[in-house]
Amino acid sequence: MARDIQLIRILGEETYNKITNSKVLLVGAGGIGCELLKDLLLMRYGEIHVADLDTIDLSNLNRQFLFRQKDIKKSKANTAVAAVALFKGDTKLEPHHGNIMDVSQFPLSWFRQFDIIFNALDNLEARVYVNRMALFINKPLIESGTTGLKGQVQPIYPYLTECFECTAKETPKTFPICTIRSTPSKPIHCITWAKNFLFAQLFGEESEEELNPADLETDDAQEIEALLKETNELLALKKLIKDDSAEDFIDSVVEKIFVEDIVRLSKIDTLWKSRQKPVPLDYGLYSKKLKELPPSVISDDQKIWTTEENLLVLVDSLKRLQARYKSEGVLDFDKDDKDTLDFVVAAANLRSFIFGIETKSEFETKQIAGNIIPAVATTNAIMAGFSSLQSLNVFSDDPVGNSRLIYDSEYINKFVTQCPPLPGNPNCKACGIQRGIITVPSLDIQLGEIHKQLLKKYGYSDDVSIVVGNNRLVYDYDFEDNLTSSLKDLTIGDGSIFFIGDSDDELQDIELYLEVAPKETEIALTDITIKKKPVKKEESKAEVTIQDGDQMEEILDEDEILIIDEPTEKRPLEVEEEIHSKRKKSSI
Ligand SMILES: Nc1ncnc2c1ncn2[C@@H]1O[C@H](COP(=O)(O)OP(=O)(O)OP(=O)(O)O)[C@@H](O)[C@H]1O
Ligand SMILES: [Zn+2]
Repeated sequence: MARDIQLIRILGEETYNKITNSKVLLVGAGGIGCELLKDLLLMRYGEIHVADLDTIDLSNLNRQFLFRQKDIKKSKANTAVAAVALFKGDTKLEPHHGNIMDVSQFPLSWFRQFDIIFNALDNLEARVYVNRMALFINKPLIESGTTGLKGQVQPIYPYLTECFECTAKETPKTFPICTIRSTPSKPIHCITWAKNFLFAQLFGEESEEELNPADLETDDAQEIEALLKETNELLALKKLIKDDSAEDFIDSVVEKIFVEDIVRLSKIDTLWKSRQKPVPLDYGLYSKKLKELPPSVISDDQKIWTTEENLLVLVDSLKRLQARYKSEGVLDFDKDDKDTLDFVVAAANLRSFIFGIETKSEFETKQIAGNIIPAVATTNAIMAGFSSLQSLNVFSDDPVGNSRLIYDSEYINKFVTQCPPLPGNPNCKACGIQRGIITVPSLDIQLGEIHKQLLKKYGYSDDVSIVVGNNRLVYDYDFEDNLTSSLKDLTIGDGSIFFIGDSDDELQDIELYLEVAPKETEIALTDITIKKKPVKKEESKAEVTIQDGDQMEEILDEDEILIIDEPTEKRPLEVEEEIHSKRKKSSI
């Protein structure tokens, strides 16, 4: 094909052949994923598997260009693969509709078939999961992500470069509870209150725990008393949801939340010395006007609603939510669930009105409540392009040496910057320890068998601890009860993760993935070298620790290695920028 002649000219015959013989996995067929699928196809990858758990939504169509109006509600993975059929050439394509973290659909053995994994995901949990899978099977992972105009591509070569978890990721901003519960001053405070407190208390799971006054983050005895009373009354209200008529329920909620609680708060003088006192809602006055309002206001998401309109939406959404709660039980807030969104918008706006804060349209509140930064199609396209280009290095003589982390930003003259991948963080909980696989013939194997093999193969002493999944201790020196139980009886299944720790601290900790392979006759453990002291865990991978200011400049200029000595903390922006500007010498 004419196109391939061009490609061969650019890539060279050898690389081209390697690409056409490679099988890759693309996780996520959303904004970046659609772009990346097109890029990988045009690069002529031999086989591409596309996994995505979601179906197409109207809001995806502006940037996920493989989808059309007629595809709404269809599987993203299946539709994306069908959409590229016309230009797929000889590439074999396989869609998978499912959650990449579902072990039964995607066991580790399934991941092993791929030469490269591409992440085009939108959440930390799935990214961390795929990162771990890549570490277990030691395959390159090209990670990418965008937020508005910002984006990054990170090629990860397990144990040779930083992995996805080597640096802490930014977590959503939180606010002190007393700001949210007593003294809001910004729209976001009221939105957070409506979504995380009021909605969760009324329609969410009932909490077993008593509210601890220390959690309220205030020393004011009067405020603590008011907030405790507020919570207890809300719990009493929640109990009535199922029995009360809609009218009674709505009246009780509005009276309590927007009148009584506010009256109580406004009486705590210490809170209002330098702040404007809240004014309780005149429910009687506004409720009289409700009948005169056109119900169509509920669907106008661009308009800033008046107080009466907010009350109308609140009353209407409470009705809908109460009916749903009666039939479905516990409800979760979802920005795309109109009933829950209406409630949060109206409740937040009424609270804002009471506290003299600016109110927001439903459209704006949706962005804030859903932590949405509008996606930019161009950023996705650029990052997908870099992600596919970075994958070319896998076929080079020096994949790590040739790889680059790519960032783009809004900074003038720094639209796109690059730097070599950094070495792994020795304290990283993902790649700072060794990983392997335990293959067992069946789940009827006793835990004792695995314990025996561990000691034999890796040289641990009896003083070893075995923890499964999240902190479930199944064996240690003083706890041998489970050794004669089968994995099945211990509810340990395919895909369970074993954490093996040496209680004497003589040997490194390791993590092993349990794989059931019925054909095997014996328990098999991956060959991994478990280093002994005096190589301290921290020293085993670190080469340099330091740096700030001039020292960093020197190091960066010399050999471009940087290891931060506080690895669990996010790198400060200035340092991040410093690295990038130093390395910008070769910026694109
Ligand atoms: N655990 C997972 N398994 C498989 N696919 C996943 C998983 N988590 C997220 N995804 C997919 O990753 C893709 C990320 O794409 P993108 O960031 O464009 O998000 P989106 O959900 O399409 O858009 P938006 O969040 O803006 O509505 C989505 O299609 C999503 O379904
Ligand atoms: Zn790591």
